[in-house]
Amino acid sequence: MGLSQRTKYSHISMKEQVDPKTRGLVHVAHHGTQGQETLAAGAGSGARRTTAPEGLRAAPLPARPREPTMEPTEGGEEERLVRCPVCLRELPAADINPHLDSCLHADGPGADLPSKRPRLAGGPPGSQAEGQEGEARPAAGSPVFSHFHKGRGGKQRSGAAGGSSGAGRDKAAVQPGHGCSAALCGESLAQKLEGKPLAERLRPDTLGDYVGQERVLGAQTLLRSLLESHEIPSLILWGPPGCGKTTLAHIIAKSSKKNGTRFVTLSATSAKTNDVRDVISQAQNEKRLFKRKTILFIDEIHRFNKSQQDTFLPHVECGTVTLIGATTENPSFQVNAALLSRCRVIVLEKLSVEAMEAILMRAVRSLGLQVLGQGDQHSAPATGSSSKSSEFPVYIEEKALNTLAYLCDGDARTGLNGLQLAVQARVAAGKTTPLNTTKGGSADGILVTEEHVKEGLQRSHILYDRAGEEHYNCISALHKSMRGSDENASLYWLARMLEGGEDPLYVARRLVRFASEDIGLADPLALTQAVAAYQGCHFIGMPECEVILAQCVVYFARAPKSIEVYRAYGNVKECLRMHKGPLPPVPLHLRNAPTRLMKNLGYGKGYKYNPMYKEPVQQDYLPEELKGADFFKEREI
Ligand SMILES: Nc1ncnc2c1ncn2[C@@H]1O[C@H](COP(=O)(O)OP(=O)(O)OP(=O)(O)O)[C@@H](O)[C@H]1O
Ligand SMILES: [Zn+2]
Repeated sequence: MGLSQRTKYSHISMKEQVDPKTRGLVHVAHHGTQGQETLAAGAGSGARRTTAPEGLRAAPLPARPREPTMEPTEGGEEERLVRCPVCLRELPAADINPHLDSCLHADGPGADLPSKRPRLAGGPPGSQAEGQEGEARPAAGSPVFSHFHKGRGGKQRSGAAGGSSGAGRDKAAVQPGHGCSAALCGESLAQKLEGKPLAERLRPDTLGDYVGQERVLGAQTLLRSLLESHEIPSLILWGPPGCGKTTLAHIIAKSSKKNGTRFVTLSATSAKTNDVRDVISQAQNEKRLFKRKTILFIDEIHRFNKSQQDTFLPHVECGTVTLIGATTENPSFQVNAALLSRCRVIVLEKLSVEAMEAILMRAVRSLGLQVLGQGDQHSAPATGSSSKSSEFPVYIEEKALNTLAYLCDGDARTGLNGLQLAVQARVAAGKTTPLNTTKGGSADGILVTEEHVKEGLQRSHILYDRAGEEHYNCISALHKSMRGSDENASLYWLARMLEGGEDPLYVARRLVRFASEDIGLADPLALTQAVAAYQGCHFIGMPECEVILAQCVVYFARAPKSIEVYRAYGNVKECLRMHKGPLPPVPLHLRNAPTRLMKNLGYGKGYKYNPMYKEPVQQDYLPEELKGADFFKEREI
């Protein structure tokens, strides 16, 4: 996702992942750990505001001491540096043999996928990014939520392929410690909630835990059989934020490691052309010397410009690298056509409500929370906080989970982050509530309700893709609502765009157009309003300018409408388009005659200067052949 396109997150730069002279990450890979904390850092930029709590922000990259490339020795063999043919790292000649052994059996530099920082809002890239990817937005007004409650339901079928995360909410199965994901096993709730974002910790490792997307990954699908046979073609994974693109790449990485394939990742947001060249030349070495294949994962591939994409082309073509690109943007526009034709495009869908429920239930189990059904009673939370809140069990309303699954709009990261935030906040507050469950038990516990979950979600469910289709859909909906004089709908679509991080000037420009196209001479002041709104937005920017746009939008929704001029002008253009042969000359009497020659040619002859006449002047202004034409007559535009 995007979004100056989205600066959603900034992965560690390729230099740090694969720079042969930097050994830290290779070390991490050798020891089989994910190294994701260290991978998730990056320099912040353009911070505006955020709702991301401290705990959910990625830790800054710890300063890693660089190992010297030359050991301080007394001389001899060790002083000579040689370059490893696999990882291109320079090291003392005496070390090359043991190094080669380990290098060959390692997953390779940068083998692990970069971790992502939590995205608390599915908003457009770069819009209101905190640090490099905060994207958090201000708190939502509750009316927005109420709209989302109507008509729940999802098209997609749910369920994990492996059955470990069914959508059912079997309360009996939800016992602390049960179904605990390995990533979280053996930790206290407080530990589980701290540190790495839940979404990151619960990222599935196997297709069995990968929920939904049956259309492309179901039992009989081509992709699944290719994955099972470890025959990975070059792929472009296209889908909305948080639907599992990176996760799928991660799963492919895991499974392809088994047959020795290297997996290298690059983020198009931070990688430089040199990084790409490094990866390619390493891949060539691997292939030539050790017949090892390389899969190159490029996140946000649409962020590479077309010529950068061209760099891969020959290497994808000749099989040096297998490319897996992830993008939230329609690849037909954003990905180089030649590259596209060499990749299989996999369209991932927004996760359905049921799939989201399955993902959330897995998280609930991992956290050891207990689900409170509709029939279970609870009284108001006791006031005063308990200092030993960590000793109480944590309950979450079933309704809260439904709501969360619904509101996160198919974005699993938003859903999991929302859950984490809500639980974290409740545990921190430490307020307990007396509970009576349908099973007859009564106990004190910490309760997470629907309201808490909504707070946790903030506005993160407002999905808005500033560069993509949503951008055009929403502006079209705004235009049509104003045209239909529906001030409520007009304000709603305006808010959808602005809250989603739309550029206010883009909206303002559309208002200027609307003022003439749809209001026109019915209220000529509308144009002044629009231009003033544009300038106002230009002066003060978001968020202060939102009310300027709101005022203008409501003015326009309420204004009388006239397309008289718009239509007439359309008719004139049509007339010009339909004209056969040379266009008629400008009538001589309408021509100016600044020179004697022109006067002699008859220019301006017979022209009646209107102010000289008391009575209305009879005079033709149109060319002869159009005499009497009326463009203001209603016609199809
Ligand atoms: N299909 C899925 N099954 C289970 N968990 C999922 C699925 N999709 C996403 N998740 C969860 O959501 C988190 C974010 O997903 P992921 O990073 O794969 O999204 P993405 O499609 O790459 O999004 P983006 O476009 O924002 O990069 C994962 O860490 C994982 O916990
Ligand atoms: Zn090496």
